[in-house]
Amino acid sequence: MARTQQVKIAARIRPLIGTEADDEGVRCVRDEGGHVICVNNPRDPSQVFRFPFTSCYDKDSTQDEIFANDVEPMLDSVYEGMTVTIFAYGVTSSGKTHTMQGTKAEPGIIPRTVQSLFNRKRADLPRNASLEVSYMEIYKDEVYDLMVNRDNAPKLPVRENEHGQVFVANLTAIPVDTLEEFDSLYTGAMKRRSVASTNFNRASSRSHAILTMIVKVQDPTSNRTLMGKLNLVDLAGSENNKHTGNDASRMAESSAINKSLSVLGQVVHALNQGASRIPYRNSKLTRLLQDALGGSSIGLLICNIAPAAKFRQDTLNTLNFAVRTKNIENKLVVNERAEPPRRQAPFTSLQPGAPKPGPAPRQSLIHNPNSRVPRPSIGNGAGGSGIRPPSIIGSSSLIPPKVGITLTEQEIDERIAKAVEAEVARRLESERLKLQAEAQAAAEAEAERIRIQEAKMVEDSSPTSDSANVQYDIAPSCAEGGGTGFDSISQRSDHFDDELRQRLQVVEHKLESNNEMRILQEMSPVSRKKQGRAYVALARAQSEKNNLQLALELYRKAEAYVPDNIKLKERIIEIEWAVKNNKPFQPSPKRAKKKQHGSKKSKKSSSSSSKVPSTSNATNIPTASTSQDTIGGGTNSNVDSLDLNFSSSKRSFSQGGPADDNGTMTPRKHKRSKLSDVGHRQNGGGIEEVEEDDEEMEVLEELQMAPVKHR
Ligand SMILES: Nc1ncnc2c1ncn2[C@@H]1O[C@H](COP(=O)(O)OP(=O)(O)OP(=O)(O)O)[C@@H](O)[C@H]1O
Repeated sequence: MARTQQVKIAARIRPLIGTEADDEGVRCVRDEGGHVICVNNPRDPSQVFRFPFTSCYDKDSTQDEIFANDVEPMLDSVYEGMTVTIFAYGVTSSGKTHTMQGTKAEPGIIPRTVQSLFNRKRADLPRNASLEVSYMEIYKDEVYDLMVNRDNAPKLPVRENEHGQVFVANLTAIPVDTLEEFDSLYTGAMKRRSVASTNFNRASSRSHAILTMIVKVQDPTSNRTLMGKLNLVDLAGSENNKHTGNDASRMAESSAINKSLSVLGQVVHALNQGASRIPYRNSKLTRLLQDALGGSSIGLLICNIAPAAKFRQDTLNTLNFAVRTKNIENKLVVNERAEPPRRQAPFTSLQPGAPKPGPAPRQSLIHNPNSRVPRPSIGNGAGGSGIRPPSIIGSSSLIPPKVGITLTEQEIDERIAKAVEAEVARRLESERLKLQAEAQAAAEAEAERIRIQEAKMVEDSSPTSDSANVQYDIAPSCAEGGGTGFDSISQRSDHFDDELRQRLQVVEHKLESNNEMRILQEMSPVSRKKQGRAYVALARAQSEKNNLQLALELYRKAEAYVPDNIKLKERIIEIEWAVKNNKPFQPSPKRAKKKQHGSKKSKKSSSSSSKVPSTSNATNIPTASTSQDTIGGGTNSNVDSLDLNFSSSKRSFSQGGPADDNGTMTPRKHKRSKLSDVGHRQNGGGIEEVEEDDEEMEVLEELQMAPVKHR
């Protein structure tokens, strides 16, 4: 049976750079439970969030430490035929490239790993290991081969064969025999990666880069070939375009980066929800990382953290993502064949006993003059160093051999895409029907059981008997005063036995998550925002009743629809903290609605207001204002004050009344009240209401959905 293993998480804090000030708001500590990263709440430094991980590295840590502790122990598995994926994640300039690639003076994980693989190869001569390298980047959601000259490099298609294995067609894999050969190839490839200068990083990676080492180990005694793979992924960093100073072209890159990272977040969310449809296909990045997230790969996620205060919210988002990722379990598989090795794509895994791969790539793919197959001399003079010609990675097993019909690459792609879409739709539908049938059968069985029980009770009971007065309670809807509209079967009766109730809950949960994920995929960005707001309003209603667990669930649901809403993430972290520490939580008062004043507030002033730091709303906050407080608050009220068409969840809030009945709430100033009275105007001693659609505009800005590209 396949061994399962959770994705390992390491966190690394980089040193402060340039003029960054140290407020010691991010620390790496060790307690009896292990390593913990502690982060001060940016809006209330007295509140500390703790994130436990497998390993944490502070700003003084060395490249060697992280390699020796976390990476090297995984390399044995590659030689045992497994797939290992290591990826660096974090906001722009947090040190991902430094960790993965490093510098000449401080080489990072990639050079150290390759060196170690060669050392093992030498030490394992009897088993005749061979190494191949491929290197690609995903730039604006297109895959490019970094091993070939970029001038006329085509976009490479991502395909899936009939075994569900994802691969990049026509990607070159170059056999390497020595470290020098690798260095030569890698140096050339690195220069081809898309890099540009931004406000935060002089050499900011504008693409996700994936270096794959394929290790084939032939065991002459057993006549088996083990196919290990190591994927080293340097992700591009998430960026807040308000701060990066990006021009139009950088913005386009940035939106592609943010979108793919947002899909990565959705994939992790869906895996955690146990959804039966995981949105891997929504970006090339997640398609290619499929094996590492919920697949058959051993995974290590390195969270890179920039310690300066200006990155504090990004740090919390990164760590929050990491906490969710560590719950993902992969089913490890040894990739082996009982025949001489053939080329295999990165990110694919051959299941033991799986049918043999399809026919070898067609001649036209290998010799296509347009496919930029490097000659032995490619790679910055690598040919001169005796590097063998590369192989083309990719399986054409989906393509039936055709006699007498010539199809163009595009036609082949279209046919494959259609076939795959149809297959996916078919599988989804059959899964949906299966789940529906399971739920129905369970409900019918339960109804029958209750009917028999009732009949028996009627039979057995006297008119005064207690059992004759049994009532079947209908559990209240999940979110009172709004409700999600989902009264689960298992909630509807108290008379299910525990086992059946549990099974029903699992089935219902699957159905619900599956439906939600599917609905989410089909929604327009505007509808997603609306749905997100609806959940936020329900969540707020629950948090006001101190149903924090339920509020948390609803906020998390909202997050699936607006995964990039930073304020929402903050709210989730705060409530998680309150739930975990059994503390009360008091949401901030809703912001006063605004009344029209002839001219609308300019968009500029609206967006500048959203840059203003916000205050905390935790109940244990001292009432003295911090410097941030005096600038303005509103983050939380912004999250919660989304106007909804849910009459049941609409509530009236006292205008500008910041303190609650118990006086525990920090006096807060809505940010716009400080912005030269842009939003609130004094009128006869009171704050006037301003036009609502103006607020709606601000809310839309604040929801900050990553722009969705329509192709
Ligand atoms: N551990 C470290 N020690 C010393 N310098 C570091 C460390 N981590 C990062 N740096 C420096 O910080 C700067 C930003 O790092 P890097 O380019 O690796 O960030 P990144 O996360 O890859 O950014 P982007 O997403 O924009 O590509 C670089 O100048 C790098 O040399």
